[in-house]
Amino acid sequence: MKRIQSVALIGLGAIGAAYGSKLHTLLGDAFTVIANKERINRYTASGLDVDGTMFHFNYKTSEANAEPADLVIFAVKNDHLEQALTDMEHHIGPNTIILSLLNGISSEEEIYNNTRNEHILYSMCVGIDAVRRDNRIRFSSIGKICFGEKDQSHSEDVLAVKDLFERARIPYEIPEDIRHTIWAKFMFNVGINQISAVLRAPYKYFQEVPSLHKWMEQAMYEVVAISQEVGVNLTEADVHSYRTILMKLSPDGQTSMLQDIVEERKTEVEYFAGKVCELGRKYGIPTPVNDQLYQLIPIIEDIASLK
Ligand SMILES: NC(=O)C1=CN([C@@H]2O[C@H](COP(=O)(O)OP(=O)(O)OC[C@H]3O[C@@H](n4cnc5c(N)ncnc54)[C@H](OP(=O)(O)O)[C@@H]3O)[C@@H](O)[C@H]2O)C=CC1
Ligand SMILES: CC(C)(CO)C(=O)C(=O)O
Repeated sequence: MKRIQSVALIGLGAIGAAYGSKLHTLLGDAFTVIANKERINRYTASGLDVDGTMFHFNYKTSEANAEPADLVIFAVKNDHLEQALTDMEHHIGPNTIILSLLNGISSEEEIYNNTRNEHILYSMCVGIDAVRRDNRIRFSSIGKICFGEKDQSHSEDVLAVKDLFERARIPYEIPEDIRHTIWAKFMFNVGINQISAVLRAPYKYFQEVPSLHKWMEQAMYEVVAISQEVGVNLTEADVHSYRTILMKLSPDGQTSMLQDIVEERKTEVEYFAGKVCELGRKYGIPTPVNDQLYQLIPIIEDIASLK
């Protein structure tokens, strides 16, 4: 069996730092964070406080003439993926396994189109409610990373990542149909991330206010309808399964999109409502809730950029 000895990660934010801290504990300096000089200076000056423990990772710039890593992990926001791919060029070799922890349904394809690497596994993380403020990362649950091959095989790459996650004590799942799993998560993000961003609502309001919960599920059902057309076939059961996940998230926690709004960063709306509206038009499926969200969230971003 392939044994993963070195991992390079790009995107030391809420998600990257949460899972990166586990990989650093296992691998030490064989776990590398790739970043430009400005970011490295920032990380080196203050360290990363992950759940109360201070971490100093092994940092490398993208210019470094590095040996390709056994595993590369992308944990940036969707808008930063293109730059991250350029920065990771030297770290990806013909045998490097790639995982993308980005939300949405497009990052694996974007990575494949850029790298032509045949070792990309499909993946996402769920149940983690990570919040980043400056150099502090907090989460009530680390959730789990779901991953697998598109053809559902338990390939050598899948088994190598499974072995790594067991050694690093990273909770994981290898679902039967990873495409279905990724779409179900997309469905949840389309509902909760976007509506939390519009209302600046932490998880507790979704847990406690039935009318808000209903609006979230209306946005999610538009993804269910589209999924029937593309052959993913999400159902009401998938919508309901996310109720359990929602109830376990920290009441005061914020979705990654709400964190972007609070910090006045660009959001991932293009990859959520933008994608839903695009596919809705393509398949002739009405998407009224996402049409509104796709107008509202960019307006919120525009207003923030005036300050
Ligand atoms: N937060 C959560 O609970 C969850 C988030 N997700 C998804 O995971 C992905 C990441 O989200 P999250 O961790 O919250 O986002 P963050 O904004 O917290 O982290 C992204 C990090 O990437 C860094 N970055 C961007 N471009 C580069 C680059 N070229 N080189 C090095 N570093 C770079 C950013 O640095 P800088 O700040 O300096 O620009 C930032 O630290 C998103 O797709 C999100 O939807 C999925 C599940 C849960
Ligand atoms: C809603 C949540 C926390 C689910 O894991 C998420 O994916 C995000 O904040 O982007």
